Amino acid sequence: MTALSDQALPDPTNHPGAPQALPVLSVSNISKTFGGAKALQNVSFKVMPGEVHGLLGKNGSGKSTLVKILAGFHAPDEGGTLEFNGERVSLPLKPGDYRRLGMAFVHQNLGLIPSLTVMENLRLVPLTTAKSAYINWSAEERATRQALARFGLDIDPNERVDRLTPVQRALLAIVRAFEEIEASRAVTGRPGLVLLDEPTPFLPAAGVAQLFEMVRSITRSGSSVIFISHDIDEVMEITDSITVLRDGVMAGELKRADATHDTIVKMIVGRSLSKTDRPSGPAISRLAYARISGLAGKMLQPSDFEVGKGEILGLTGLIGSGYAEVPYLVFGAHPARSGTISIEGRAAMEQNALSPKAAIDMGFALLPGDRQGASGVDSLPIVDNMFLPDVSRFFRGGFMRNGAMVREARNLGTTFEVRPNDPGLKLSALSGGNAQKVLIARWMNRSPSLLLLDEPTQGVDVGTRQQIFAALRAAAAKGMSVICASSEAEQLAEICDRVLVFSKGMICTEISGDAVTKDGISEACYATAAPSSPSSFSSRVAS
Ligand SMILES: Nc1ncnc2c1ncn2[C@@H]1O[C@H](COP(=O)(O)OP(=O)(O)OP(=O)(O)O)[C@@H](O)[C@H]1O
Repeated sequence: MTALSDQALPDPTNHPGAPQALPVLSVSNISKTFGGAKALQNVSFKVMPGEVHGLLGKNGSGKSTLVKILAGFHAPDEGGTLEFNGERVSLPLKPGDYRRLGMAFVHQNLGLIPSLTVMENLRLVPLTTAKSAYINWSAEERATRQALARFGLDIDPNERVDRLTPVQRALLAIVRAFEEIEASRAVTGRPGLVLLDEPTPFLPAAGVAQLFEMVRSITRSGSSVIFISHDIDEVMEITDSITVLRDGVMAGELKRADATHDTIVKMIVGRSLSKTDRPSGPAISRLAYARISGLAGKMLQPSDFEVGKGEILGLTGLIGSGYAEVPYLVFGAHPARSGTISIEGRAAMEQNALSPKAAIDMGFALLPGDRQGASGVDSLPIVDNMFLPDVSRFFRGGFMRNGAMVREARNLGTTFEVRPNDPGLKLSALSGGNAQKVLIARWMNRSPSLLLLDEPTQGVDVGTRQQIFAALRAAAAKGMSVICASSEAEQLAEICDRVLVFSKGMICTEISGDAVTKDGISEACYATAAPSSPSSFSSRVAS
């Protein structure tokens, strides 16, 4: 399907096995200091032609900083060197230098312009840098079709990007990156480098497989790929060699063939990890905390379910199956088409009568998946982000007790291992995973009675995930109920007592007790058959 056709392949003069194997990228002693804090210290590694190189590390270990240095966004400290295909490149790179060298970036937000067409997105750079003011649209469409066909992608060049599926968008971003490195290769005759910065968190398994097939096509052409991910299984599957950073320094380098899941985790975290203890055995009987009836949203069809007191209930399914809406509908953040909610047996109230403020007053908390938009305020300090919902409790006698607020923020930062643990820093100065820890700390600190989570550990490293899971389990053991919407079967299997699998807007399977396993959840997601009588499916706690 997505293999590059042979005629489309450039001559891979530097392919492994070819006589000279000059690294595509070689960085030596790269350091970066932010206001006295060392984000990178003497980092050195090489990426060989035709290889997929994993760049791994805990949150805040310096991966994005390194990528931003290669993109010319950050200037590194004095003393480091960078070579691209043997050419010594002077640092800092000027903005846009990366394009001339043959590097292209796919960031997590993909960097596509949703209101433009596939063709306009793909041809934006050639069009905006062309000398002629005249645009030959039929030639542009031909070039777009060729680029898509090279990877066997059946996407209409004239379709707007906001109408594509998430998987198509991710694949399009990779096609564009490949086109960019090929444009530079046409001039230099040398292989290029595509940097993929966590491209997979929201892709369903089939989408990840398609993306990996494209990655393999790129390396078969002799160019290389740097792959950044927190998903160790994916790293094991796609990479050839691995560089691990820890707190800004090199923690080690590995050939993937010599690595195991555990050796990689140990190198990232600095110790072996034990799995969170999910209670084994049959489902536990619980009293219902919330009983939700007939809840319907944009995709979600009228659905009934309950969450027990102290229960962690997982919701999952393929993209577009409706499960992801549930936390927002229950919190009153998105309007429900219908539905009622009853708490601890009290009279049911219309779900639409519940505003987020009323939900907070009832003891609900919502951690949205979009941490940069709906969740945190990048321009505010960590301390403000931690206490935004209940800042009033620090007012006493007409004064704001700033000292107490900062002290409590620092204690919370210690508990959730926020690095650097400086409450005065703006949220934007934290790495993605550390920003997520701040927002989780914010809600856990309020001891909500119902915690609603959407993709809670997106971008969070393996070590910190364990801490978050342990904190969730401890809070659940004290009676907090949790509804966790997630596309990650492994995460759900590790923390949930029960998992509801959605398909076509309806709950189609319920998994509980010992049946809650990664494979069991994944299989249920793909067994997409809708329930024969969907309206009669109702999920109850085990009581
Ligand atoms: N603009 C900035 N100002 C101050 N400090 C920064 C800035 N950007 C990054 N840092 C700091 O540099 C360190 C490395 O951050 P970086 O974003 O590179 O980590 P990362 O490995 O990409 O993490 P994650 O996996 O969470 O995305 C962190 O301590 C972070 O707080």
